[in-house]
Amino acid sequence: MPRFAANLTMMFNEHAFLDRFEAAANAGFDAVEFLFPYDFPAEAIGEKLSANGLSVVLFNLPPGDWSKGERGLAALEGRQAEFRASVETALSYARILGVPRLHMMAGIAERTDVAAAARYREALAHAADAAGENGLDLLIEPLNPRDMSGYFLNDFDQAAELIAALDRPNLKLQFDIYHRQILHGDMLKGLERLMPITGHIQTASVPGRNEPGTGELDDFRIFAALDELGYAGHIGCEYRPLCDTVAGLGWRERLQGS
Ligand SMILES: O=C(O)C(=O)[C@@H](O)CO
Ligand SMILES: [Mg+2]
Repeated sequence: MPRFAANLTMMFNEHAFLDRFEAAANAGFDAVEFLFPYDFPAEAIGEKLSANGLSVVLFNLPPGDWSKGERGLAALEGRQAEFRASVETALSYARILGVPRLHMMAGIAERTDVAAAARYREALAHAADAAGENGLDLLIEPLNPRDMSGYFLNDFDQAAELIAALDRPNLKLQFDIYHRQILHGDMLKGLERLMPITGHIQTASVPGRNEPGTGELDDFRIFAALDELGYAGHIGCEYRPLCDTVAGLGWRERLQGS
C-alpha cells in the first residue's frame, strides 16, 4: 500500500501553519511536505516535526516574490545572484529539517525564449550540484498552464529531456498526477516510462484538485500501478480538501486491503 505525505500548504488549513504538523500526525500521517518553510525559523519547524514524529519529504527553493507573481527565479533575467542565494537558503533549511529532496521552480518565461532556457539549464546544473554535495535530490515539476499561466516548464517530455541532458544522478522528476492529467493524460504509460527518473509523486483529483476519488481518474488504480512499478517513496497529497481536512480523509479507507 502506498504511503502518503500530507501537503501542509494545501491541507489542514483549518489551522495556522505551525499547528498543521500536529493535526497531520493526529490524522495518521508520518510524513509531510509543504511549498515554502521560509516564513518561519527552520528550528521552529524542526521542533514541530520531532514533537509529532513526522519527517518532511519535500519543499521548494524560495520562489522569488510570490505576491508579485514570481514562480521561481531560475529562468529570470538578472536574478542569478539572488537565485544562487536562494539555493543556499534552501540548503540551510534542508540541513536542519533533514529533507531528502528539494523542488526548484523554473519561473515565468516563454518556453521559446532561448536565453531563458539557457539560464534555466545553468541554474538547474548549479542547484543539482549544490544539492548533490549535501546528499539531496533536486526535482523539477511540469505545471499546467491553467493553474500556473506562463510557467516555463509545462511539459513532461521537456522535463525528461532536460534531466537526460544534464545527466546528474540526483536530478529527478516531480511527477504530479494532477498536472500530468491536465497536460497530457496517458497516465499509466506516462508513469511507466518516467518512473526511472521520478523522485517524487503528488496526487489530487482532476479537475478539482481535491481528495483522491472525487475526479475523472481512477486514482486508486493509479496508486496500485505505483506499487506495481515499485515506487517506494511517499505520495504527496497536494490537494484542497472539499470539506474539513480530517472529514475528507475517508478515501484512505478505500486503500485498505488493496
Ligand atoms: O503546484 C504544484 O503542483 C507544486 O507542487 C508546487 O511545488 C509548485 O507550485
Ligand atoms: Mg505538485
